[in-house]
Amino acid sequence: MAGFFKKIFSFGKKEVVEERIDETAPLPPIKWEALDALKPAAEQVVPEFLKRDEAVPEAEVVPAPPAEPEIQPEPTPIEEPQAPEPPAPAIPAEEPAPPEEPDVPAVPERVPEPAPQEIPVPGPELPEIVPDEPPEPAPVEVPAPPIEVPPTIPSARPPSSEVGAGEGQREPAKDLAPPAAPAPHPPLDGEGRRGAAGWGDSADADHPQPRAALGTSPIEGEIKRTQPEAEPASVEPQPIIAKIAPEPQPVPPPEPKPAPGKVTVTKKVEQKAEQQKAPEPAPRRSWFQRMKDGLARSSKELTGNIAGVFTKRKLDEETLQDLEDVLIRADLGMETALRVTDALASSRYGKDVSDAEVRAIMAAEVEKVLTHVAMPLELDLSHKPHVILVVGVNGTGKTTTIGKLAAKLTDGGLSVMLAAGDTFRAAAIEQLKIWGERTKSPVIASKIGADAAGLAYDAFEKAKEAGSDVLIIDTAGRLQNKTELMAELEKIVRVLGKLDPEAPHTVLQTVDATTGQNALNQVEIFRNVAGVNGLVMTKLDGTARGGILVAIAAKHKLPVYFIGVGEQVDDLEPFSASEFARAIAGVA
Ligand SMILES: Nc1nc2c(ncn2[C@@H]2O[C@H](COP(=O)(O)OP(=O)(O)OP(=O)(O)O)[C@@H](O)[C@H]2O)c(=O)[nH]1
Repeated sequence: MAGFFKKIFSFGKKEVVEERIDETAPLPPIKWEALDALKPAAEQVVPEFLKRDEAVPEAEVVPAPPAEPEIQPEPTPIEEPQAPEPPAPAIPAEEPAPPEEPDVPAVPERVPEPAPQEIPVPGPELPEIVPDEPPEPAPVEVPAPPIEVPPTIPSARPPSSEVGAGEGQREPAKDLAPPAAPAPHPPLDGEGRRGAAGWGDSADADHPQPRAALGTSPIEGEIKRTQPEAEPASVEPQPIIAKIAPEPQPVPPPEPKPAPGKVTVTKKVEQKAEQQKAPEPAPRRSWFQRMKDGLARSSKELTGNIAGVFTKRKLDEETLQDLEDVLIRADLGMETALRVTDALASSRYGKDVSDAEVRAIMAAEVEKVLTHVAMPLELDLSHKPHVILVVGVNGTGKTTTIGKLAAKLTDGGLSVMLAAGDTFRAAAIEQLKIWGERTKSPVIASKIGADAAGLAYDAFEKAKEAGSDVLIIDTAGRLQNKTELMAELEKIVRVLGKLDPEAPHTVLQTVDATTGQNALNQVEIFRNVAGVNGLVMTKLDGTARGGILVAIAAKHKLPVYFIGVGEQVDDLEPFSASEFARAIAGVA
């Protein structure tokens, strides 16, 4: 009894305490009227509670409408232990105690505690709080989602102050309740409010059955996850809240995570089918346009300088000298520069001259210089094969030019064989093999460091045997050891002549336009050693020194068969004097 009074006192209800104190000996009957007066909403709650306990739990346990859980008042912390309660039928059997039953000490203590700190800790703390009650069943202690909720328990929720708006907002159990007030409490609607008001225990006194049953009986058999509304989990920390989440239907297997990329969000997230857009072929530019683009840098600098000379100026000696300097700096060469200034002076001296007029005259004079060298490559197919020896300084574009040329020939129906005569560089051999695969041309190669002349000879024989139309021989271009290089090239020419006195029938030199004036010397060297009889000007794209081609043409008067304006297979174009002249002069 003393303990009972103490509990009542701690419960904080002064009136009740006084009444109990008077009954020190036999317990007087409880004044229900007074108790009822203390619980304003008790009438509303009790009937529901009774229904739950008595009637068939099935119907009442049916999950409430979705909105119900939110509307319902938050349950007191005491309700948590109720979650594991045994099935409804067992409850009345276990709790035959009279309404006055003072054996329920935990109820008065916990109910009046509105503070979140007093909310009993779920699971493991229950045994300490209510030692006289049987230990909590395992499911209750495990906070994991699988914990089941007794169907008879309404969807009571803890006070809003104790429970966050969402599940994830719940505070940990340690903050919610001290270990001293976990007494089981029947899950009554609106109980949370009553508890806050201090009259929740009176309701329990009227209906002690559920209270006792909840605190003692196991609940495994009754708890169903499919009835989340009945769950008092709101009182519990996060794990319990997870139980409340309605999950009446089996969760379908999760959709496979979309692969990286775009997804479409409609009814669900769907992987957006990657539209394999076939790469649109770039519009084929005309040759002139491509050459013009390639010579843009050369042209831009040249025409800009010309415009700077002839801005509102009459043509006089000074302007002619300035123009001559501009043309020479553009690598056109002294000869071509003088041709242009002479032509301009003869027709426009003393007159106002625009830069456009100057550029037109320049284009005409440059074309005159180039016309003599702009020749198509002719192959004498009476030679089987027609042998083309390709020479030039390393890196000027020999191998690339061979590949481009082989493509043109094979596209034209000719059979081509390639010989990897640059036996000093493995990369050069491999590069030629790649071109051979692309053009379906057999490649004759040897070990690194093998004699280049011997390879050329073998290739020539094989080409003869194969009946190839054209044999193209790559060579090294090491100017570092000029003597050795020259000796090698001379030897190659010599051995080829053993099989055909006229071979090689064409000796092409690749000239890198970016080298500027050095190209003039390179042509001089290879012309003398290897008998160069034709040029391919490479890398005219992206250089401002394209004018060197004019200087080379004017000095050496060697045929220029092709110009290279890119690294792709079709970036090798026959040389056109007119187009080149107009392009470099900036004349449309
Ligand atoms: N932009 C541009 N690059 C080119 C052109 N011709 C060749 N090249 C590039 O120039 C580089 C050298 O070309 P190669 O064909 O290897 O020159 P090579 O004379 O055979 O050089 P070695 O094998 O060292 O003797 C490569 O990266 C080519 O792609 C061209 O017309 N324009």
